[in-house]
Amino acid sequence: MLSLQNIHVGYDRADVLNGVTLEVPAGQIVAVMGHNGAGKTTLAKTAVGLLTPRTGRVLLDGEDVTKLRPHQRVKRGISYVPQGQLSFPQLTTAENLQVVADGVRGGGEMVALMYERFPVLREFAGRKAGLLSGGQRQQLAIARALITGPRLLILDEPTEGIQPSIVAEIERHIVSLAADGLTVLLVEQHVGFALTASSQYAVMASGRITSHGEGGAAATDAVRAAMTI
Ligand SMILES: Nc1ncnc2c1ncn2[C@@H]1O[C@H](COP(=O)(O)OP(=O)(O)OP(=O)(O)O)[C@@H](O)[C@H]1O
Repeated sequence: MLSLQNIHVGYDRADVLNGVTLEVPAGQIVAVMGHNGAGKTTLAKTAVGLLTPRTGRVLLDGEDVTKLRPHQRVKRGISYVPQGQLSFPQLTTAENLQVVADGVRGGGEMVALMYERFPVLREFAGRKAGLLSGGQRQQLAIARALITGPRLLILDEPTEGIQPSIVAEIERHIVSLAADGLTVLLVEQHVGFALTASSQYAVMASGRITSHGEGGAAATDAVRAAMTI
């Protein structure tokens, strides 16, 4: 579904990604791991269209979307949950969902679906997002991204700052979304979580993919070894 081909991209003169190629097949969860500064977020931003590669191509279902702006990619079915459980802290959970739903055809129905999928959001619908726990705010951020009806969801470190007991809950949601047909690109530092959830993985270091293979717990040793290099 998503194909990143030989991507070279950076923020100023120097490239941060140095020839990254990654395939995200339809219906799968692909985890991209690596230490701080490896280039994971840069990869996600390039997939979403927040960064335009100096060379290389981004394909979505075979269509070259390299030059398309983020809102054009959203229309083609990509949605992005940036790092940090972003939402409007002064608005309630319900208002945060409604703000997105207002701009989407059938948005009201989507909000109802989100309350079904994430019961905690219904429970705290009237609470300001700034007062939610990290795990609740992450579910809100994912729900906001889902309201646009994406086919491909890109998640940047959904477990960051979330207590370990809640990580499994986030993982269940992601796996359940994929079981319902969503394709997921999961950027993650939490190796255990990323591998359990994913069908394929890639490890990045210094702007390159240094290791890749099938996901699942069996890949843990290979990933940990790749991450020590
Ligand atoms: N806005 C920016 N301007 C300039 N350089 C940046 C910018 N954002 C990131 N970088 C640099 O690009 C490199 C890769 O950063 P990136 O955020 O993609 O890594 P990451 O693997 O996502 O790390 P983390 O896990 O800490 O988020 C780093 O050296 C970082 O300093």
